[in-house]
Amino acid sequence: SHAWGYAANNGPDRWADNFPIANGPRQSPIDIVPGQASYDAGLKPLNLQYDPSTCLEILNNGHSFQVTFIDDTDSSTLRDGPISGVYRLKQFHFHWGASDDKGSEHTVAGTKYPAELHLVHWNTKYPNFGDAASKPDGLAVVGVFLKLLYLNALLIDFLCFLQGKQTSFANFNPATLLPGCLDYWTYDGSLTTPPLLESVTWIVCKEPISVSPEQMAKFRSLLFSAEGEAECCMVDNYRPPQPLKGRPVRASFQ
Ligand SMILES: CC#CCNS(=O)(=O)c1cc(S(N)(=O)=O)ccc1C(=O)O
Ligand SMILES: [Zn+2]
Repeated sequence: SHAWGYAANNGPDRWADNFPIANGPRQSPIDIVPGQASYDAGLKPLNLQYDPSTCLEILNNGHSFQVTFIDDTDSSTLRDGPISGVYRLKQFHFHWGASDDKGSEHTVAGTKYPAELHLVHWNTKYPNFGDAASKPDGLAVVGVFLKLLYLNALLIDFLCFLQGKQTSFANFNPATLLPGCLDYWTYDGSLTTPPLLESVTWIVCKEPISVSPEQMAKFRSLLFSAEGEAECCMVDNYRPPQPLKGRPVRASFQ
């Protein structure tokens, strides 16, 4: 099976061995150069409606941890922005580094943030997520940078739960993780992990949310390894920026 990961022997530079699309025309993430993004007055504001009761579980899938949502109804959705139709929230997860100088997948004029949040949505014109993931307009992922500023009260419960210090994790409202200003850049891209499918409309928020050094330390204390395996801290689970290959990057703001 494709035991891909982020280590030297199975990391991003090796993914093309089993997933040749890794060298495709619309790969993600990218370096966003604000001066080269074109303002598009036709872009609508993001319309995110999340229902906390659809929060299902947190799981460590070996390369990140993700919070999954019940997606059999239109209760947690993304509309407007650069997309048409209704996309349903499937899961959110993070990417982060071993130190504060790296960790995000997208970069802004070469600047790396210590972490990046991804909220994954799928287009309800398709019957299910798996089908949507193979279509060019099947997925929409909202990316939010994390910046070391101050303690993010909304992440406390979340991280305590991840540390196994909490049992229940119901009714988490991911809208609380969004920045106050929802200005964004958007471009056509892909999943940033195998299978690297080129089915993602990326929507990257310009404004980061805050996180404290202690909270970053908690992310880094999570493990890639499973019970009984040699401990291996889950860090640096980010893919570096990929070639833009002529793609336009649009801005929803001037
Ligand atoms: C078929 C298929 C697929 C990908 N699933 S995902 O979209 O939830 C996803 C998306 C992303 S990302 N970084 O592209 O949003 C990362 C990881 C995952 C995951 O399975 O864990
Ligand atoms: Zn991601």
